[in-house]
Amino acid sequence: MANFNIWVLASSVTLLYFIGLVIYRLYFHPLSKFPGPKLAAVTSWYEAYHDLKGSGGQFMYRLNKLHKTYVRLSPDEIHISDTTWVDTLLVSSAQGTRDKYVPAANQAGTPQGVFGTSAHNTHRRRRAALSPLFSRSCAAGAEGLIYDKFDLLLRQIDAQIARDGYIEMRTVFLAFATDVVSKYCLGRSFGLLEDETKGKEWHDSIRALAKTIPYARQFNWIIPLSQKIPISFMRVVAPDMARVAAMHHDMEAQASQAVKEHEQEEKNSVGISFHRNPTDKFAIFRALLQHHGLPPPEKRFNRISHEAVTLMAAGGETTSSTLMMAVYFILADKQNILPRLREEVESLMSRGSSRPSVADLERLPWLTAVIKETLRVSTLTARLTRVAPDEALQYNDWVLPAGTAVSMTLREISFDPEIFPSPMAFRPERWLPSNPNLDKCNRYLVAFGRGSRMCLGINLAHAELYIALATLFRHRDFELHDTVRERDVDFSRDFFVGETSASAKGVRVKYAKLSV
Ligand code: HEM
Repeated sequence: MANFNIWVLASSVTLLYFIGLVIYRLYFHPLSKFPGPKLAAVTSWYEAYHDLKGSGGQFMYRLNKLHKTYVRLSPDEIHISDTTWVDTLLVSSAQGTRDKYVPAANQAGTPQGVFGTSAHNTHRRRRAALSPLFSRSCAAGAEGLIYDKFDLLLRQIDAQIARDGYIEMRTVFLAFATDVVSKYCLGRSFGLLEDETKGKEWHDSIRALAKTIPYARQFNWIIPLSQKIPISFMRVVAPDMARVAAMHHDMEAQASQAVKEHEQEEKNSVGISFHRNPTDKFAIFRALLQHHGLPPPEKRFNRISHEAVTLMAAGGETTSSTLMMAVYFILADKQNILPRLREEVESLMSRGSSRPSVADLERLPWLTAVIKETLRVSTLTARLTRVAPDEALQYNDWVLPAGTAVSMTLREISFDPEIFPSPMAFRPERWLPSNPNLDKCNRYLVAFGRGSRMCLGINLAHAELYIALATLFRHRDFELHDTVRERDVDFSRDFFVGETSASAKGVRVKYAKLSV
């Protein structure tokens, strides 16, 4: 009888607690006046449902269209769908303090890395230690490396087309971008372009990581837990997660080796020179270990390994999906886009080296327009959620109290018809001086993000995009092979970077005719 009473009491208290919580969230919560679905205001399972369905950031702006430009999409988060407000939310450190919302920071499973760091000041310190390696001059120093990897890329493309008649581009571009970034950061390329099987396996690992992102955003403990379980067991029960865990283990092993070598060098007091040269062995680890602004706990191997995982994932997936889209849109409108592109590149090359510098390539207006338009249409799908911890933000007549989680979706800005008319159309012309709204277009080209968390690898990414797109169509004449825009190109799912439909076969190309 006593037992029964305890259970009744416990159930009643729990029930009352949840009823109280629902009433609080609907009527007394600081965000209770904001519009949005009632269910979203009551429970974060509403948002989780859409995230786990894979529609995430995409869904958020459909919700905005149903309601207003501002909507409460979970008990604690407001989403704003208004392009110009990006200047208020995603600001530089000098303009304001912005923490990354903890569930958003944790989604990649690297809370100790720059992407996964929530607190503004910790992020600033960590980013300052990495930034010198990603300066414009460092990226320019890697141009030879990018051209070398491009030659391997072309060889891989030739080999696969010779064998299968066509090639799927995202996988091979991922191999290219990852080989560049691994050589750039670790001094040792993963060698994916030289080994097709390894390239495919890496592609599967990155797809696995991408697929876990919506889950990791909702359940932050998933990736840390997966790293504690033996890989052999994980391979049986959750092969996708096993691949992600293996990548973490590999980076930890390399970081640990770098720490040992660094300690040895310190002990011998020889050979310690400040490492700012990407492509040096363990460049990224050495730069962090030698950085005076980082306290010792920040230099532990299992902290710096998170930076390496971040860079390998961030540097490969984004660049490869951008290149994949560029190839599709260039070939889909081949007659209009390609002759102009070739003519520009040819005229530059006939005047000088067969490996022109990125600075020279950037001066080509049509190539630049094609790259900017590709960046616009391939903008990532995630919503970016920030918290201004000690500042109330104003949106029209609404005040968002300090500490509120507020998100915006970059892709929505890239497809804003007020700035980019007919946003679904691929029109490089928007980026030419003949467009009277060019300044506005440039201002809201947000593919690399904005503010204090803007892409760290922008200079390296630019170098890869310019070199790959200037050179690819110069050497070969491609056409699309059974590629359908809705199925294979447009992003319909949100795994942070955009993801095509589950039935996608990829952007596939074959030779129109051999021109070499
Ligand atoms: C076309 C290629 C690329 C695109 C479109 C792109 C886009 C972005 C965007 C939108 C963000 C901001 C995310 C946020 O606010 O949470 C970001 C962050 C980041 N990107 Fe990139 N990225 C590209 C290439 C690269 C490359 C090549 C690297 C590295 C080698 C890189 C490293 C990073 C890192 C480390 C961050 C986190 C920065 C921070 O939180 O401070 N990205 N990128």
